[in-house]
Amino acid sequence: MVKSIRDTTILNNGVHMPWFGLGVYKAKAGKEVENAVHHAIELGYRSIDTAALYENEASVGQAVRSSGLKREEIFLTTKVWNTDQGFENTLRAFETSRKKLNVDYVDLYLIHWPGRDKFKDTWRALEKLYREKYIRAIGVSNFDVHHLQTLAEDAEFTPAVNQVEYHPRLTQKAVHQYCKEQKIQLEAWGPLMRGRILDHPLLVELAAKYGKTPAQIVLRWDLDTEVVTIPKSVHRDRLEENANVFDFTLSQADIERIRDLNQDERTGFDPNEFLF
Ligand SMILES: NC(=O)C1=CN([C@@H]2O[C@H](COP(=O)(O)OP(=O)(O)OC[C@H]3O[C@@H](n4cnc5c(N)ncnc54)[C@H](OP(=O)(O)O)[C@@H]3O)[C@@H](O)[C@H]2O)C=CC1
Ligand SMILES: O=C(O)C(=O)[C@@H](O)[C@H](O)C(=O)CO
Repeated sequence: MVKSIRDTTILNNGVHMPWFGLGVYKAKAGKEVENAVHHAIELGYRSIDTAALYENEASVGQAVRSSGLKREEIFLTTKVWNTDQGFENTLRAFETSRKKLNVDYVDLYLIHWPGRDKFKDTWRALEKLYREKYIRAIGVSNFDVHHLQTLAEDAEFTPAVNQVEYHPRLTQKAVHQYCKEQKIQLEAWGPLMRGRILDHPLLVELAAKYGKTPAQIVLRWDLDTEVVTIPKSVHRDRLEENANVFDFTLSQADIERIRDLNQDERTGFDPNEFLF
Protein backbone atom coordinates (compact mmCIF):
# COMPACT_ATOMS: atom_id res chain seq x y z
CA MET A 1 0.00 0.00 0.00
CA VAL A 2 1.20 3.51 -0.78
CA LYS A 3 1.12 5.18 2.63
CA SER A 4 2.50 8.66 2.17
CA ILE A 5 2.71 11.45 -0.39
CA ARG A 6 6.48 10.96 -0.31
CA ASP A 7 6.34 7.22 -1.09
CA THR A 8 8.08 6.23 -4.29
CA THR A 9 7.98 3.51 -6.88
CA ILE A 10 11.38 2.14 -7.87
CA LEU A 11 11.77 2.38 -11.64
CA ASN A 12 13.46 -0.31 -13.74
CA ASN A 13 16.80 1.53 -13.47
CA GLY A 14 16.63 1.90 -9.67
CA VAL A 15 15.50 5.55 -9.65
CA HIS A 16 12.82 6.42 -7.08
CA MET A 17 9.78 8.24 -8.47
CA PRO A 18 6.95 9.58 -6.27
CA TRP A 19 3.66 7.72 -6.73
CA PHE A 20 1.84 11.05 -6.55
CA GLY A 21 2.58 14.41 -8.16
CA LEU A 22 1.24 17.60 -9.66
CA GLY A 23 0.37 17.97 -13.36
CA VAL A 24 0.52 21.48 -14.78
CA TYR A 25 -1.08 21.27 -18.23
CA LYS A 26 -3.13 24.48 -18.75
CA ALA A 27 -1.64 26.09 -15.63
CA LYS A 28 -0.63 29.51 -16.95
CA ALA A 29 3.04 30.52 -16.92
CA GLY A 30 3.76 33.12 -14.23
CA LYS A 31 1.84 33.52 -11.00
CA GLU A 32 -0.77 30.82 -11.66
CA VAL A 33 1.65 27.94 -12.04
CA GLU A 34 4.16 29.36 -9.54
CA ASN A 35 1.48 29.59 -6.85
CA ALA A 36 0.24 26.09 -7.64
CA VAL A 37 3.76 24.65 -7.33
CA HIS A 38 4.41 26.56 -4.08
CA HIS A 39 1.13 25.37 -2.54
CA ALA A 40 1.77 21.83 -3.71
CA ILE A 41 5.26 21.73 -2.24
CA GLU A 42 3.97 23.12 1.06
CA LEU A 43 1.37 20.34 1.07
CA GLY A 44 4.05 17.70 0.57
CA TYR A 45 4.04 17.14 -3.21
CA ARG A 46 7.52 16.25 -4.45
CA SER A 47 6.88 15.57 -8.15
CA ILE A 48 5.90 17.99 -10.93
CA ASP A 49 4.90 17.00 -14.46
CA THR A 50 5.35 19.62 -17.17
CA ALA A 51 6.14 19.60 -20.90
CA ALA A 52 7.55 21.89 -23.56
CA LEU A 53 3.97 22.03 -24.89
CA TYR A 54 2.67 23.60 -21.68
CA GLU A 55 4.89 26.69 -22.06
CA ASN A 56 5.35 26.94 -18.31
CA GLU A 57 8.70 25.18 -17.74
CA ALA A 58 10.49 28.42 -16.78
CA SER A 59 7.85 29.23 -14.18
CA VAL A 60 7.92 25.69 -12.80
CA GLY A 61 11.71 25.90 -12.46
CA GLN A 62 11.46 29.32 -10.82
CA ALA A 63 8.82 28.09 -8.35
CA VAL A 64 10.87 25.04 -7.38
CA ARG A 65 14.02 27.14 -6.85
CA SER A 66 12.20 29.68 -4.69
CA SER A 67 10.52 26.93 -2.63
CA GLY A 68 13.71 26.35 -0.66
CA LEU A 69 13.81 22.64 -1.52
CA LYS A 70 17.13 21.18 -2.59
CA ARG A 71 17.21 20.08 -6.22
CA GLU A 72 17.42 16.41 -5.23
CA GLU A 73 14.24 16.71 -3.14
CA ILE A 74 12.02 17.26 -6.18
CA PHE A 75 11.26 14.98 -9.11
CA LEU A 76 10.87 16.94 -12.34
CA THR A 77 9.35 15.48 -15.49
CA THR A 78 9.22 17.18 -18.88
CA LYS A 79 8.56 15.97 -22.42
CA VAL A 80 9.76 16.41 -25.97
CA TRP A 81 6.96 17.77 -28.16
CA ASN A 82 5.95 16.21 -31.47
CA THR A 83 7.46 18.87 -33.73
CA ASP A 84 10.87 18.33 -32.08
CA GLN A 85 11.05 14.58 -32.68
CA GLY A 86 14.14 13.17 -34.43
CA PHE A 87 17.68 12.74 -33.06
CA GLU A 88 19.20 16.21 -33.44
CA ASN A 89 15.93 18.07 -32.85
CA THR A 90 15.39 16.20 -29.60
CA LEU A 91 18.88 17.00 -28.32
CA ARG A 92 18.14 20.67 -29.01
CA ALA A 93 14.65 20.51 -27.50
CA PHE A 94 15.99 18.90 -24.34
CA GLU A 95 18.59 21.62 -23.92
CA THR A 96 15.90 24.27 -24.35
CA SER A 97 13.72 22.61 -21.71
CA ARG A 98 16.64 22.13 -19.32
CA LYS A 99 17.61 25.79 -19.62
CA LYS A 100 14.03 26.97 -19.12
CA LEU A 101 13.72 24.80 -16.03
CA ASN A 102 17.18 26.10 -15.07
CA VAL A 103 18.37 22.74 -13.77
CA ASP A 104 21.49 20.63 -14.33
CA TYR A 105 19.44 17.50 -14.93
CA VAL A 106 15.84 16.39 -15.45
CA ASP A 107 14.52 13.42 -13.46
CA LEU A 108 12.28 12.00 -16.17
CA TYR A 109 12.15 12.94 -19.85
CA LEU A 110 9.34 11.51 -21.99
CA ILE A 111 8.54 11.25 -25.67
CA HIS A 112 5.18 13.05 -25.51
CA TRP A 113 3.36 11.18 -28.31
CA PRO A 114 4.57 8.32 -30.52
CA GLY A 115 3.45 9.77 -33.86
CA ARG A 116 4.23 7.82 -37.00
CA ASP A 117 7.89 7.01 -37.54
CA LYS A 118 10.34 9.29 -35.72
CA PHE A 119 10.16 7.88 -32.23
CA LYS A 120 13.08 5.47 -32.65
CA ASP A 121 15.44 8.34 -33.56
CA THR A 122 13.99 10.39 -30.75
CA TRP A 123 14.61 7.52 -28.34
CA ARG A 124 18.27 7.33 -29.42
CA ALA A 125 18.61 10.97 -28.35
CA LEU A 126 17.01 10.23 -24.98
CA GLU A 127 19.38 7.28 -24.52
CA LYS A 128 22.38 9.51 -25.26
CA LEU A 129 21.21 12.15 -22.75
CA TYR A 130 20.57 9.41 -20.20
CA ARG A 131 24.07 7.94 -20.68
CA GLU A 132 25.50 11.45 -20.25
CA LYS A 133 23.49 11.80 -17.00
CA TYR A 134 21.43 14.80 -18.05
CA ILE A 135 18.33 12.68 -17.39
CA ARG A 136 17.89 10.22 -14.50
CA ALA A 137 15.17 8.16 -16.21
CA ILE A 138 13.81 8.10 -19.75
CA GLY A 139 10.33 7.13 -20.80
CA VAL A 140 7.46 7.53 -23.20
CA SER A 141 3.91 8.79 -23.18
CA ASN A 142 0.79 7.68 -25.03
CA PHE A 143 2.52 4.53 -26.29
CA ASP A 144 0.36 1.52 -27.11
CA VAL A 145 1.70 -2.03 -26.89
CA HIS A 146 2.70 -2.04 -30.56
CA HIS A 147 4.65 1.22 -30.16
CA LEU A 148 6.52 -0.24 -27.18
CA GLN A 149 7.27 -3.41 -29.14
CA THR A 150 8.57 -1.43 -32.12
CA LEU A 151 10.72 0.73 -29.84
CA ALA A 152 12.17 -2.40 -28.20
CA GLU A 153 13.44 -3.73 -31.56
CA ASP A 154 16.62 -1.71 -31.34
CA ALA A 155 16.55 0.18 -28.07
CA GLU A 156 19.41 -0.12 -25.60
CA PHE A 157 17.20 0.83 -22.63
CA THR A 158 13.60 -0.12 -21.85
CA PRO A 159 11.44 2.93 -21.06
CA ALA A 160 11.18 3.42 -17.30
CA VAL A 161 7.69 4.95 -17.54
CA ASN A 162 4.75 5.06 -19.94
CA GLN A 163 2.43 7.99 -19.17
CA VAL A 164 -1.02 7.38 -20.66
CA GLU A 165 -4.56 8.63 -20.24
CA TYR A 166 -5.91 6.47 -17.41
CA HIS A 167 -9.12 6.81 -15.40
CA PRO A 168 -12.19 4.65 -14.66
CA ARG A 169 -13.54 5.19 -18.21
CA LEU A 170 -10.20 4.20 -19.80
CA THR A 171 -8.44 1.46 -17.85
CA GLN A 172 -5.89 0.58 -20.53
CA LYS A 173 -5.99 -3.16 -19.79
CA ALA A 174 -3.59 -4.31 -22.52
CA VAL A 175 -1.05 -1.52 -22.04
CA HIS A 176 -1.15 -1.94 -18.27
CA GLN A 177 -0.57 -5.69 -18.50
CA TYR A 178 2.27 -5.31 -21.02
CA CYS A 179 3.95 -2.59 -18.96
CA LYS A 180 3.79 -4.77 -15.85
CA GLU A 181 5.44 -7.63 -17.73
CA GLN A 182 8.18 -5.36 -19.10
CA LYS A 183 8.74 -3.50 -15.79
CA ILE A 184 7.60 -0.21 -17.30
CA GLN A 185 5.86 1.95 -14.68
CA LEU A 186 2.43 3.09 -15.85
CA GLU A 187 1.58 6.73 -15.06
CA ALA A 188 -1.92 8.23 -15.32
CA TRP A 189 -2.57 11.47 -17.11
CA GLY A 190 -6.06 12.94 -16.84
CA PRO A 191 -6.64 10.80 -13.73
CA LEU A 192 -9.77 12.81 -12.85
CA MET A 193 -10.93 12.50 -16.44
CA ARG A 194 -10.40 16.25 -16.46
CA GLY A 195 -13.28 16.63 -13.97
CA ARG A 196 -15.81 14.76 -16.13
CA ILE A 197 -16.38 11.69 -13.96
CA LEU A 198 -16.56 13.07 -10.45
CA ASP A 199 -20.37 13.01 -10.30
CA HIS A 200 -20.63 9.34 -11.31
CA PRO A 201 -23.06 7.56 -8.91
CA LEU A 202 -20.57 4.78 -8.07
CA LEU A 203 -17.87 7.28 -7.13
CA VAL A 204 -20.40 9.29 -5.10
CA GLU A 205 -21.49 6.07 -3.35
CA LEU A 206 -17.91 5.05 -2.58
CA ALA A 207 -17.06 8.57 -1.43
CA ALA A 208 -19.82 8.29 1.19
CA LYS A 209 -18.71 4.77 2.16
CA TYR A 210 -15.07 5.75 2.74
CA GLY A 211 -15.73 9.29 4.04
CA LYS A 212 -13.82 10.76 1.10
CA THR A 213 -14.61 12.79 -2.04
CA PRO A 214 -15.10 11.24 -5.51
CA ALA A 215 -11.76 12.76 -6.61
CA GLN A 216 -10.02 11.07 -3.68
CA ILE A 217 -11.66 7.73 -4.52
CA VAL A 218 -10.37 7.92 -8.10
CA LEU A 219 -6.85 8.94 -7.06
CA ARG A 220 -6.70 6.19 -4.44
CA TRP A 221 -7.81 3.74 -7.14
CA ASP A 222 -4.78 4.81 -9.21
CA LEU A 223 -2.46 4.06 -6.32
CA ASP A 224 -4.24 0.81 -5.46
CA THR A 225 -3.83 -0.33 -9.07
CA GLU A 226 -0.10 0.58 -8.95
CA VAL A 227 -0.33 3.52 -11.31
CA VAL A 228 1.56 6.77 -10.65
CA THR A 229 -0.85 9.70 -10.66
CA ILE A 230 -0.43 13.43 -11.36
CA PRO A 231 -3.76 15.28 -10.95
CA LYS A 232 -3.71 18.92 -11.98
CA SER A 233 -5.17 21.79 -9.99
CA VAL A 234 -4.25 25.41 -9.51
CA HIS A 235 -6.44 25.73 -6.38
CA ARG A 236 -4.95 25.15 -2.94
CA ASP A 237 -8.10 23.52 -1.55
CA ARG A 238 -8.19 21.00 -4.41
CA LEU A 239 -4.43 20.39 -4.22
CA GLU A 240 -4.97 19.52 -0.56
CA GLU A 241 -8.04 17.39 -1.28
CA ASN A 242 -6.25 15.48 -4.04
CA ALA A 243 -3.24 14.75 -1.85
CA ASN A 244 -5.33 13.53 1.07
CA VAL A 245 -5.49 9.92 -0.13
CA PHE A 246 -2.88 8.26 2.05
CA ASP A 247 -5.01 7.33 5.06
CA PHE A 248 -7.24 4.72 3.44
CA THR A 249 -7.27 2.00 0.83
CA LEU A 250 -10.03 0.55 -1.35
CA SER A 251 -11.24 -3.02 -0.97
CA GLN A 252 -10.43 -5.36 -3.85
CA ALA A 253 -14.15 -5.56 -4.65
CA ASP A 254 -14.41 -1.77 -4.91
CA ILE A 255 -11.26 -1.60 -7.05
CA GLU A 256 -12.97 -4.01 -9.46
CA ARG A 257 -16.26 -2.10 -9.43
CA ILE A 258 -14.42 1.05 -10.48
CA ARG A 259 -12.49 -0.89 -13.13
CA ASP A 260 -15.82 -2.11 -14.51
CA LEU A 261 -16.72 1.50 -15.43
CA ASN A 262 -14.30 1.20 -18.36
CA GLN A 263 -15.74 2.20 -21.74
CA ASP A 264 -12.43 2.84 -23.54
CA GLU A 265 -13.49 6.49 -23.54
CA ARG A 266 -10.82 9.13 -24.13
CA THR A 267 -10.74 12.85 -23.33
CA GLY A 268 -7.64 13.32 -25.48
CA PHE A 269 -6.27 12.04 -28.75
CA ASP A 270 -6.08 8.37 -29.67
CA PRO A 271 -2.34 7.79 -30.21
CA ASN A 272 -3.16 5.58 -33.20
CA GLU A 273 -4.95 8.46 -34.91
CA PHE A 274 -2.79 11.38 -33.75
CA LEU A 275 -0.15 10.94 -36.45
CA PHE A 276 2.56 13.42 -37.39
N1 LIG B 1 1.28 12.98 -21.64
C1 LIG B 1 0.17 13.55 -22.10
O1 LIG B 1 -0.15 13.47 -23.29
C2 LIG B 1 -0.68 14.30 -21.17
C3 LIG B 1 -0.22 14.59 -19.91
N2 LIG B 1 -1.01 15.28 -19.02
C4 LIG B 1 -0.46 15.53 -17.68
O2 LIG B 1 -1.35 14.98 -16.71
C5 LIG B 1 -1.79 16.01 -15.82
C6 LIG B 1 -3.20 15.73 -15.33
O3 LIG B 1 -4.10 15.64 -16.39
P1 LIG B 1 -5.17 16.79 -16.76
O4 LIG B 1 -5.43 16.74 -18.21
O5 LIG B 1 -4.68 18.08 -16.22
O6 LIG B 1 -6.49 16.33 -16.07
P2 LIG B 1 -6.97 15.93 -14.58
O7 LIG B 1 -7.73 14.70 -14.69
O8 LIG B 1 -5.86 16.04 -13.63
O9 LIG B 1 -8.05 17.06 -14.28
C7 LIG B 1 -7.72 18.40 -14.12
C8 LIG B 1 -9.01 19.19 -14.09
O10 LIG B 1 -9.78 18.84 -12.94
C9 LIG B 1 -9.95 19.96 -12.08
N3 LIG B 1 -9.77 19.44 -10.71
C10 LIG B 1 -8.62 19.12 -10.08
N4 LIG B 1 -8.86 18.63 -8.85
C11 LIG B 1 -10.20 18.62 -8.68
C12 LIG B 1 -11.03 18.24 -7.63
N5 LIG B 1 -10.54 17.75 -6.49
N6 LIG B 1 -12.37 18.37 -7.79
C13 LIG B 1 -12.88 18.86 -8.95
N7 LIG B 1 -12.13 19.24 -10.00
C14 LIG B 1 -10.78 19.13 -9.87
C15 LIG B 1 -8.89 20.96 -12.49
O11 LIG B 1 -9.33 22.28 -12.32
P3 LIG B 1 -8.54 23.41 -11.43
O12 LIG B 1 -7.13 23.48 -11.89
O13 LIG B 1 -9.33 24.63 -11.74
O14 LIG B 1 -8.68 22.96 -10.01
C16 LIG B 1 -8.77 20.67 -13.98
O15 LIG B 1 -9.80 21.31 -14.70
C17 LIG B 1 -1.66 17.27 -16.68
O16 LIG B 1 -1.74 18.45 -15.93
C18 LIG B 1 -0.36 17.02 -17.36
O17 LIG B 1 0.72 17.28 -16.48
C19 LIG B 1 -2.28 15.65 -19.37
C20 LIG B 1 -2.77 15.42 -20.62
C21 LIG B 1 -2.01 14.70 -21.63
O1 LIG C 1 -1.51 17.85 -22.11
C1 LIG C 1 -0.81 17.14 -22.82
O2 LIG C 1 0.30 16.76 -22.43
C2 LIG C 1 -1.27 16.72 -24.15
O3 LIG C 1 -0.53 16.25 -24.95
C3 LIG C 1 -2.70 16.80 -24.41
O4 LIG C 1 -3.37 17.71 -23.70
C4 LIG C 1 -3.08 16.82 -25.86
O5 LIG C 1 -2.33 17.72 -26.57
C5 LIG C 1 -4.53 17.02 -25.94
O6 LIG C 1 -5.26 16.15 -25.52
C6 LIG C 1 -5.06 18.27 -26.49
O7 LIG C 1 -6.46 18.26 -26.36
